[in-house]
Amino acid sequence: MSRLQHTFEELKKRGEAALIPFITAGDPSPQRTLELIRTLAAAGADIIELGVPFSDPMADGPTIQAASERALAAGTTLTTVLDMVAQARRELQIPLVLMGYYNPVFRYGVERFARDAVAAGVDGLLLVDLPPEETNEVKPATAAAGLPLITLLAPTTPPERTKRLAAAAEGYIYYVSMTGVTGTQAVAPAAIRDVVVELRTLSPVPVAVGFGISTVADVQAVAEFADAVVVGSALVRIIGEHGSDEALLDKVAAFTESLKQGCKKNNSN
Ligand SMILES: O=P(O)(O)OC[C@@H](O)[C@@H](O)c1c[nH]c2ccccc12
Repeated sequence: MSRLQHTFEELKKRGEAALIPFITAGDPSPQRTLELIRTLAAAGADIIELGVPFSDPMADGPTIQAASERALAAGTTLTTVLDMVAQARRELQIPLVLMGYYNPVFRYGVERFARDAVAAGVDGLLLVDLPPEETNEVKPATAAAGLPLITLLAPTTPPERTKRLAAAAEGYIYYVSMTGVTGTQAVAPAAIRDVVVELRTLSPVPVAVGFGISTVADVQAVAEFADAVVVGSALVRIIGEHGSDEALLDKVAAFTESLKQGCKKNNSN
C-alpha cells in the first residue's frame, strides 16, 4: 500500500479529514524548507504539498507568487526540490506531493523526472497547467514510475468530463473550490458541498478541497464533507512575514495545530 493510501486509511479509521498544508519549496531557503516540513509533520499535517517555484505561476495569487520569487532568489530549482524531498524522506514517512507547472518538468525530462521523483520519495504530482486531456506526454512516464498524477477538477468542469476524470483518478482528486487564482477569496463550503459529496461517489480515490481555506472555521466546514483540506496562502503568508525570524517555526506549528483541530469530523461543538 502506498504512503498516500495508508494515510487516508488511518484517517478514515479515526474519522478525520486529512490536513494538507501547502508551502513553496525553497521559501525562504532550501534549508528552512526542511525545517518547515519537520515542523508541519510534527504539528499534525497529514500530507504536505510542496510547490515547485516557477517564474510565471499563472494559477497563483500574490501571496504564493511572492513565495515563488523568494524561492527562486534563494537558488531553488527542480533538482534542489528533489534533494529536499530526499532529505526529508530520510527521516519522515509523511506523504509529500509536488505541485508545479509543466515547463520545469518538461525541461528536466518527463521520464527522468518521474523516476527521480519516486526515488527521492515523492508520493504524487500535481501539474496545474496541464489539462487532463494533454497528459498523454506525461502519463506513460508517471505510470511507469508508479507516481500518481493527481487530477484537478473545478466547479467549471462539465459533468460528463468530471465523471470520466473522477473514475480514472489516481492518488486523490484535488477539487478547486472556485475559479480564479490561489489565496484571494474565501471558500463557500455550502456552495460546494453537494458536488464534493457526489464526486466522492464517482471516484475510487479520496477527494481533497483547496482554494480559499484559511481559517479553522473553513477547515471545519469543509472537513465535514471532504476527505482532505488544503491550506496554502494563509500558511505561506506566515512564512512571508516571519521567514527570517526565530519565531517562524513556532508560528507555523501553532497555526497547523489549530487547523488540524478542525479536521475531526462531526465535532460541531
Ligand atoms: O492558497 P490557497 O487559496 O489556500 O489554495 C491552495 C493552494 O495554495 C495550493 O494547493 C496551490 C498553490 N498553487 C496552486 C496552483 C493551482 C492549484 C493549487 C495550488
